[in-house]
Amino acid sequence: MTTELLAVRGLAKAFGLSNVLEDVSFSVMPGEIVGLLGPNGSGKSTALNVISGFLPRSAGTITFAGRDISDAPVHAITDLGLVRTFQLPSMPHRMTVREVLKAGKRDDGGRFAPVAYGPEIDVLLQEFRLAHVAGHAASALSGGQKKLLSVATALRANPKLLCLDEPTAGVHVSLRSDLVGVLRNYVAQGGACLVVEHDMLFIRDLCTRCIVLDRGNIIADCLPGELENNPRVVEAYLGKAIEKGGMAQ
Ligand SMILES: Nc1ncnc2c1ncn2[C@@H]1O[C@H](COP(=O)(O)OP(=O)(O)OP(=O)(O)O)[C@@H](O)[C@H]1O
Repeated sequence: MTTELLAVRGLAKAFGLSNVLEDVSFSVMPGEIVGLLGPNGSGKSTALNVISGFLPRSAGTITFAGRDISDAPVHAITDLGLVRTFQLPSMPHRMTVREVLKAGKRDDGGRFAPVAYGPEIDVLLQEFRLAHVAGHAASALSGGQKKLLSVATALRANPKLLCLDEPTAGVHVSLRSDLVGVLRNYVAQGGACLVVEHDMLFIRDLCTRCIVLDRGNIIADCLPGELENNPRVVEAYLGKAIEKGGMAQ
């Protein structure tokens, strides 16, 4: 029997009197690419923030790679192999794109180290169409390029679980199918992915399973192709029919 890579049980998060996550339970198995979907404000980023240790939980437990990480600090969670990106990545001024990628490396012990391991920098620069800006200050990239660099850097860390927060936002549509290919390749080599995203075409192409949040609760856990026939999902998206890519906000 395969063991869960990530297991979230009864997760709750409140900001003051506002219950943003109420009772959230789900798992990610090795080799899965799970989409975490839902309308704006449904709690997707908050869930990622709590799972990755950037916010404390109010209740519930989180287990990753067989370890209880419910109260673990970010660096310990990262060292276990759970690496995440952000909705609005910020990049350093005094590092080039190549240097940022170089710094993102983990060695076998799980510690970050600028050593050769996992995908090569030049391969990533090509795959993410960043080769022509490899020598530029990372802070000078466009918003979409920063997003791509953040995903490439996270991949370079060779994580067991890659958590992505809206990886296609700001990224040109022509690059989205490339991104699907890169992420599938990473998962085929032993990774797993949890991805918050609004672009339904991207989700359909990429994900093996989808979890839908609405007002802090899971309302669906199904195959991507089952979303548009799920009445609770359709209702959560303001009752609109889910057309091609139409569930995006
Ligand atoms: N630090 C915070 N303090 C107070 N409220 C917060 C905080 N962070 C998030 N929230 C609230 O939690 C709710 C869920 O926010 P969250 O960013 O998780 O939603 P989301 O599903 O990721 O939305 P979107 O798709 O728009 O990015 C929102 O109402 C938001 O205002």
